[in-house]
Amino acid sequence: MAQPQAAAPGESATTVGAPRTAAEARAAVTEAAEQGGVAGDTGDVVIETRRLAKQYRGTLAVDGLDLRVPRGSVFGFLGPNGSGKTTTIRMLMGLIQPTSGSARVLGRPMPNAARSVLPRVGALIEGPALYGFLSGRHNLLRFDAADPTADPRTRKARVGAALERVGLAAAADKKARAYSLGMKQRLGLAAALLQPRELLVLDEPTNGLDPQGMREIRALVRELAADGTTVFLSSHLLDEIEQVCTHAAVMARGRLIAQGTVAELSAGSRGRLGVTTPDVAEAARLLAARGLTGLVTEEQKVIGELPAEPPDLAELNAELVGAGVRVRGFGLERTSLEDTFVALTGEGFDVAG
Ligand SMILES: Nc1ncnc2c1ncn2[C@@H]1O[C@H](COP(=O)(O)OP(=O)(O)OP(=O)(O)O)[C@@H](O)[C@H]1O
Repeated sequence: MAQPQAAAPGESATTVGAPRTAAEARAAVTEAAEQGGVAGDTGDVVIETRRLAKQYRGTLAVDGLDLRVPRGSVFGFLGPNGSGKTTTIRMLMGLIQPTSGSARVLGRPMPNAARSVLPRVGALIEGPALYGFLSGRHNLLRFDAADPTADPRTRKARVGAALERVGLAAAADKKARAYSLGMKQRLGLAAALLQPRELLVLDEPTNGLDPQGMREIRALVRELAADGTTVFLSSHLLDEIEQVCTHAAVMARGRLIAQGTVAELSAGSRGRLGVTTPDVAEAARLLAARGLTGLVTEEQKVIGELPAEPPDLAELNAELVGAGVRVRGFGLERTSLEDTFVALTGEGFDVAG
């Protein structure tokens, strides 16, 4: 987890990136034109990369990435394990040097501007680094004390507010080692939220959590986004991206294969409906009559692609039952984003990861 970092001398977190003189402003505009329209703080793109690449010995982990993350989005960085997500995030946060290409975060080049950019970014990468023997509250007090820009007089209040924010106020005085994985993740998020942030970068924030823990983190991400924070989150879970994100980029084997709004990415593929029943023939007949295509009939199941204007699924289910079909299971087999992924890569998506 990236800890709060000091702003460069003479720069405060709020003024970083803003041109101070007319000459600087002109330079910023020229630079922005060269960089595709990202002008310091005023840009509507918070992360932009140009042919970003990272080569490890023998492995091209990230291969020519052109990423654009709009301000105010909840941006899902989607890809199977090993597709290059963590490597990209580490380059964006200035933790490792790219082999080639460039990255700008909040309008500033990384890793060169890391000292001025990172205080404006909250990051949770590869799980929070916590002291198990300290309480949640004392962990946060330590994080806050490590930030030279944080006023010690308001520390307690800041920590209290962050604990409240992530729903850990009641458990604040328990030792962190007694926390569930979900609570640890929330404590990590609280640490990232000690200061107001323009951008939150979360690497697989729900990894390893049980369904309840996942729901809590997703709800928190939605709340933060509703407050205007841009959230960039990586995940190998398609349904997570569909549930939480407004935008997404899809990675496969180090390459970006698509990016855009989730609606755009899902368009053109409509998802598949599966009906589990012993009455497959009758079910298939009725589903065909309701516009489903590509029907595949198994011993106890019928699967078909929904039409562009899908019928109301509850009504369709009632209709099947009304026609005497013994429906034992009814639901979407895979998400439309998954269909898109399969269409783009010709590969299945390992949702279990
Ligand atoms: N430090 C490293 N040295 C050598 N190879 C690495 C290193 N870090 C990552 N890789 C390789 O780069 C590729 C991309 O890994 P990366 O961790 O970025 O993927 P990921 O999409 O984040 O997957 P995961 O969710 O499993 O972390 C993989 O083949 C991985 O083995």
